[in-house]
Amino acid sequence: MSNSRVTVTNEQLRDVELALAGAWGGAVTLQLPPIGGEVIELADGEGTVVASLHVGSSSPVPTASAVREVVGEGEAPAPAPVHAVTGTVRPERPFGHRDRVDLRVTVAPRRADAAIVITGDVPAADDDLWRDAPADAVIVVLDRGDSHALADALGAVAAVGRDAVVLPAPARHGRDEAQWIDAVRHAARALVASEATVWETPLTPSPGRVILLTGLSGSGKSTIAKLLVERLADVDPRTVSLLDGDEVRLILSSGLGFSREDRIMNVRRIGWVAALVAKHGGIAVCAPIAPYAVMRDEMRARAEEAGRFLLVHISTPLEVCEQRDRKGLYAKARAGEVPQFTGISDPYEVPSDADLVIDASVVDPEGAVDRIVEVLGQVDVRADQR
Ligand SMILES: Nc1ncnc2c1ncn2[C@@H]1O[C@H](COP(=O)(O)OS(=O)(=O)O)[C@@H](OP(=O)(O)O)[C@H]1O
Ligand SMILES: Nc1ncnc2c1ncn2[C@@H]1O[C@H](COP(=O)(O)OP(=O)(O)O)[C@@H](O)[C@H]1O
Repeated sequence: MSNSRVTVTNEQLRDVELALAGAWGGAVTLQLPPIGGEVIELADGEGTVVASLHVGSSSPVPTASAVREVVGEGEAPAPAPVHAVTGTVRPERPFGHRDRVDLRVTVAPRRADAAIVITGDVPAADDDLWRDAPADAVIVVLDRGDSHALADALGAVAAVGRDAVVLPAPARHGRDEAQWIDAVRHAARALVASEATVWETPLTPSPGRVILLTGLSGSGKSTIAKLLVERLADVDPRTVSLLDGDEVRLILSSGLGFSREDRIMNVRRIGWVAALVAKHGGIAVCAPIAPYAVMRDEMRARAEEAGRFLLVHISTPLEVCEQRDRKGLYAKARAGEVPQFTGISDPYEVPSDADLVIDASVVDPEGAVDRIVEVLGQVDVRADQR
């Protein structure tokens, strides 16, 4: 029997790594597509099979709909069904590069009598927390896949004159806050010390942002996106990059058409680049139609690994877009000359999870940019207070 194979996220890989090192009795629960089979090969993002999962149980996970209504004909792709699969893991090959392998407890195990796990920022040397910390406790910092943040944390521990070890951060996805803290404590006790104290410190959020302007052709996405980029360059210290639908299709997505698969690939590429921009602390403004909820969900998931995601629905009604018909494409679509045209012969799924909805038939471009900048400011304030 041939094994099934899935590519797991970096976050899931950290859970696998913890289990392989001996946490949770060597078992993990992963949310995976329902592929079946008793043994599932787990591949990293580069396609290397790093572990196999010996399935013990599997049950479907309900998915929420992010669609309010559908404009236009045709069927959009349904979200991929997901199963929570639990089983034991076996190593197949060493994991790829890991930061500070010498300090990583899953690679270079070291047991101490006591450990202090710091979940967020490492407190400054003069913080009261350090005064009461047992002198022999080893300090555990979490690796969330951000090399800079890890280097900063290790530097801060060294500045206090303490020994540090690195524990992969358990996955957040699929766990609430209490479950996540439990997972952190469990992993530290299994892999570092039987006495593990957890310091729940606030975490300086990544400043990166991905802003997706989604809406019908002619709704005003490009006009608003260009103005937004100009405005942000004036008022925001972060770098701003524009990934506009038309321009992207000329280069990044050249050769792709407008079938479901091609649109999904187009928006996937945009989301990938945007997440990279956000990972390095910048703002990415994206303006594709992005008509299906599944592609927006995927972009959100990628963006939120790197920073925050802002979904702006430019909700200009179809009648207005069609009246504008800047490129004459609506007329051609009505005449059947352009197949699968969004809003006419291909669906636009109206988002139910937008942070902001702007009808550009009643709000002028400057007013739209005012609203987006305002909401972005609120997001930044909320993130700073976390
Ligand atoms: N069949 C069909 N459906 C929709 N749009 C079409 C189609 N064929 C060509 N065009 C032109 O391509 C632009 C949309 O490309 P996007 O990359 O934004 O679309 S998608 O997100 O991949 O669905 C869109 O440009 P905008 O008007 O800037 O949105 C259209 O002018
Ligand atoms: N309030 C508005 N916001 C954005 N565009 C507007 C607005 N009012 C009129 N327009 C016009 O509508 C058209 C929108 O085109 P565009 O920005 O290319 O949309 P999209 O990128 O969504 O296809 C432009 O010709 C623009 O000048």
